[in-house]
Amino acid sequence: MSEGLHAEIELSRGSFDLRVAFDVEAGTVLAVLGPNGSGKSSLLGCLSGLLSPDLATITLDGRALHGLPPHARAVGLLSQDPLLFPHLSVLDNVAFSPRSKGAGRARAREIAEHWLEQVGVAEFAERKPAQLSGGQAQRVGLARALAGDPDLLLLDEPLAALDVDATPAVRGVLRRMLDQAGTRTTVLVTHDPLDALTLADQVLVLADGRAVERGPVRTVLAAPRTAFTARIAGLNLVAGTATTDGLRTEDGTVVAGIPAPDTEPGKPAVAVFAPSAVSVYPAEEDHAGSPRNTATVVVAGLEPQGAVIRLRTTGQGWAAGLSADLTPAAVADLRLEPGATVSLSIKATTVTIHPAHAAPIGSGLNP
Ligand SMILES: Nc1ncnc2c1ncn2[C@@H]1O[C@H](COP(=O)(O)OP(=O)(O)OP(=O)(O)O)[C@@H](O)[C@H]1O
Repeated sequence: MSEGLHAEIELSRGSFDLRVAFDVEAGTVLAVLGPNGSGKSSLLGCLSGLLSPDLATITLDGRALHGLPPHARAVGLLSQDPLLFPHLSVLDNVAFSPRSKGAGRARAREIAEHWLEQVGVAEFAERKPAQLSGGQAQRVGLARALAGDPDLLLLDEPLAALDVDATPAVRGVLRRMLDQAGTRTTVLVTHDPLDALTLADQVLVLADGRAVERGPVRTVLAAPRTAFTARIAGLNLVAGTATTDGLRTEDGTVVAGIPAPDTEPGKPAVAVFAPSAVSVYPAEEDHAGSPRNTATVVVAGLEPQGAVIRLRTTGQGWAAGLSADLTPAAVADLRLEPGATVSLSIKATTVTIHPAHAAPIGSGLNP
């Protein structure tokens, strides 16, 4: 295809070799997940031009990037550490991007002010980077990456170095920027399935330098085909529309949960909870108590997962396809076996509601 990113890359680094081929449709976000050392940073390095692959065909909207030096690629990069120039003000750090693309001083400052406003740190324009918190610095780094008006945005673990309090707000800013991307294509490297879920349309899972899974994020994470994906994606995900205190599923059920700060009622959202948060009861048992979500489901299968047994559900409605972790004793007590009907109960306080990235219609990853 000519629009968006097309990449075929082969790179050897000592005994490690990376061999991947993928497409990202214009205007969409591809998350790259994978264990340590699987080649995620190497892949980004090849796209940005900081690494020279042995063989590569990389095109962006039909334009060949391979062979071009980093500055000629129209690529914006944001890493864990925003690498701001310590001696320049925040404004000048951001203005640096349009300046280096040839904009005059006044125009570059205007562009920088616009992007600082967009990411919510306009008030810090005159500060030096040392006077910013981690979350503020990362917003400035994002403003700098966007101020260069890149055709391709590369995000390398952009939230990994932030403390847990700063992460949701910066994730919210990132999501807003990605939703407004227009035709700009983004590749996001992350360890966190929640980032993939809330920020990306498609996911590519790398292992040992090879793509082992790819497809729409929710499809891949909900039905992982490799042990790595199963481990990182061992979360239950229910898609729907955010409400003030939960999420309404397609069939109209309200799943009660705690909305993340950037969740907006009426917008696409996803309810996330761990299999350990799901209690399983005999179908006829009543289990009233603190606010809970309940559903009747059929047991699809039972698999050992370390010290616990993971039950997967099937049936009708929003609770089909969920996972619940039980002790082997509980499985025996409840006489659970595939085909049995059981009740599930999930405490509302164990469910978090996150905004979902609104996938553009027809955003597919070519095989
Ligand atoms: N400069 C280098 N020279 C030789 N080998 C390297 C170099 N940098 C990385 N490697 C090797 O390349 C492989 C892939 O590393 P890479 O950093 O791309 O993985 P990653 O998936 O980004 O890992 P992490 O999640 O730990 O950041 C690893 O086996 C690593 O040891």
